[in-house]
Amino acid sequence: MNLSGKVALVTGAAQGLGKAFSESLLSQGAKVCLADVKVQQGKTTAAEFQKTFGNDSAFFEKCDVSIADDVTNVFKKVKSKYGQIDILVNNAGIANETHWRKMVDINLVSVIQGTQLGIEYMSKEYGGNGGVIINVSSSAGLVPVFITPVYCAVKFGVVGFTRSVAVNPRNRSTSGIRFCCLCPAFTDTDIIKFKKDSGINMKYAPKILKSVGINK
Ligand SMILES: NC(=O)C1=CN([C@@H]2O[C@H](COP(=O)(O)OP(=O)(O)OC[C@H]3O[C@@H](n4cnc5c(N)ncnc54)[C@H](O)[C@@H]3O)[C@@H](O)[C@H]2O)C=CC1
Ligand SMILES: CCCCCC(=O)CC\C=C/C=C/C=C/[C@@H](O)[C@@H](O)CCCC(=O)O
Repeated sequence: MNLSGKVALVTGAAQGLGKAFSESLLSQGAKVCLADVKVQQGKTTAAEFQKTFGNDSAFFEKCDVSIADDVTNVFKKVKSKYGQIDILVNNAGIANETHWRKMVDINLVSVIQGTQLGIEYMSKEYGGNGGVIINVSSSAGLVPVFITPVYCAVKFGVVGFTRSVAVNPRNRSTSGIRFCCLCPAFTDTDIIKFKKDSGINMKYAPKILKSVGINK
């Protein structure tokens, strides 16, 4: 696919799936804003991409998606630097059942805010070019996972929210935006390292991972 002339905003882009999505977009010609709360990792990733794809191809912006003003600011920054937004990937996420309110904010509330801002910036109705908004849920947004009930709940929420926005007749007819929800299965990134304070039952987590071929 040729994405030259297109501009993407990817949250949680410093590492893992967000980094991989960004690299794929860049390799197809898009410019990408890498938004993440991890400053050092984000800067390192941006420098790596600038070296490969050109200095103006990517930039890092610090953004904690659980802080509403940070999310608003990152949209403004992308618009002022690249002039438009065509592709939005609401990807940032954590798996932590202990700090579950924070997880709800990061994994669900920020996806809702990001999608609403995406519509504001991208909809043809408001002077944008249309495009695509991709919300990253999980296979755990489709099936129950007893070791992570809150993670499961928010990922089900991302599926329900995205599907509802996508079938809104107004969005379908006039926005020019496609709304997609990704539900990846286990992928070997930091999120499945299950830190000690994550509240995820370590007795079962490795067994579930092993059952899908990941040996941790
Ligand atoms: N790895 C897996 O097995 C699967 C992951 N997912 C989802 O994919 C998305 C990406 O996760 P991974 O790349 O796997 O994990 P990861 O832990 O490698 O990456 C998550 C990224 O999100 C960032 N992030 C966390 N909190 C943030 C915040 N408050 N503000 C901004 N950025 C923040 C992190 O700094 C990190 O760069 C998440 O939404 C996750 O739930 C979905 C299904 C499977
Ligand atoms: C568990 C949360 C980790 C965060 C990363 C993810 O989003 C990955 C979750 C993706 C899919 C999870 C599926 C879990 C299924 C289990 O409940 C269980 O059904 C798997 C057991 C398989 C078996 O017994 O053979």
